Amino acid sequence: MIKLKNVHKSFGDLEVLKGINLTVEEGEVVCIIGPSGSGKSTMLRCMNQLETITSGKVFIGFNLISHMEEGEDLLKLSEKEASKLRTNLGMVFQRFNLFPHLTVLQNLTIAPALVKGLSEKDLVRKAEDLLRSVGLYEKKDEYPNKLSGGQQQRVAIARALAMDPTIMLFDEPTSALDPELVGEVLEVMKKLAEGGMTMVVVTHEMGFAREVASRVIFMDEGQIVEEGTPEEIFDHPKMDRTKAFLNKVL
Ligand SMILES: Nc1ncnc2c1ncn2[C@@H]1O[C@H](COP(=O)(O)OP(=O)(O)OP(=O)(O)O)[C@@H](O)[C@H]1O
Repeated sequence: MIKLKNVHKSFGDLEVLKGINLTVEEGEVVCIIGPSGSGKSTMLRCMNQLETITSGKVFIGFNLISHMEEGEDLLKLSEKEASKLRTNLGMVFQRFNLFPHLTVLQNLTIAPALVKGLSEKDLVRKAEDLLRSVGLYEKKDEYPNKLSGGQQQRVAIARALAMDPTIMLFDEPTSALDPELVGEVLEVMKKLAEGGMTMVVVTHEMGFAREVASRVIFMDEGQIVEEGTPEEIFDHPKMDRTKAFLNKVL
């Protein structure tokens, strides 16, 4: 569903991704771990074209664009097709970036209202259902600044889900939160994973990766050093670099 083939990315002279090969299949929950600056966020951002890759290929959801098959890549899509693909990738950032002048409910309805052509009633019903699923229905008429960071991040997840994405990308979604608010956001993500959502999660939360990931990727210095099941990576890492990292963080 997502495939990166020999992806390189440089910022000026700095080569941040050095030949990434990665396939994420439908229904997988892939957690990406690794030291600060190893290129995790950049790799995620290359998946949805927030960054333009320097070389290599990125394939997303072959089934979404009928003529898109292996051998073609995102750069060959028309703007309309690229935009369709992007709406199929929900993204949740470290900072929640909710619209401050809109209520919680309006934050969820505004983007689908612009692109999906649903009736007002259906938009609201759907947004309310999503807010219930993240435990925030009672906050629907509040403005974001009245919510805690954890609540705002749960709204941001619901907002991404309102676009009916087939894949959700999370870029360190809990690292800007006070420690006591981390659990409630991880709980929402866990529920999403259990519901079968395809997810790619850049995270420093090793407990989450161990419990929820179907596959863990360890990155260091712009390369995938090792990947495997949570048990393989956390209990029986093979590579010295993985061992050294885990010794530091666990
Ligand atoms: N827009 C940019 N311009 C220049 N350099 C960048 C840019 N974005 C990232 N970098 C550099 O690329 C490297 C990798 O950054 P990236 O954010 O992908 O790492 P990361 O593994 O996600 O780190 P962290 O865990 O600290 O978020 C870093 O050295 C960073 O300074």
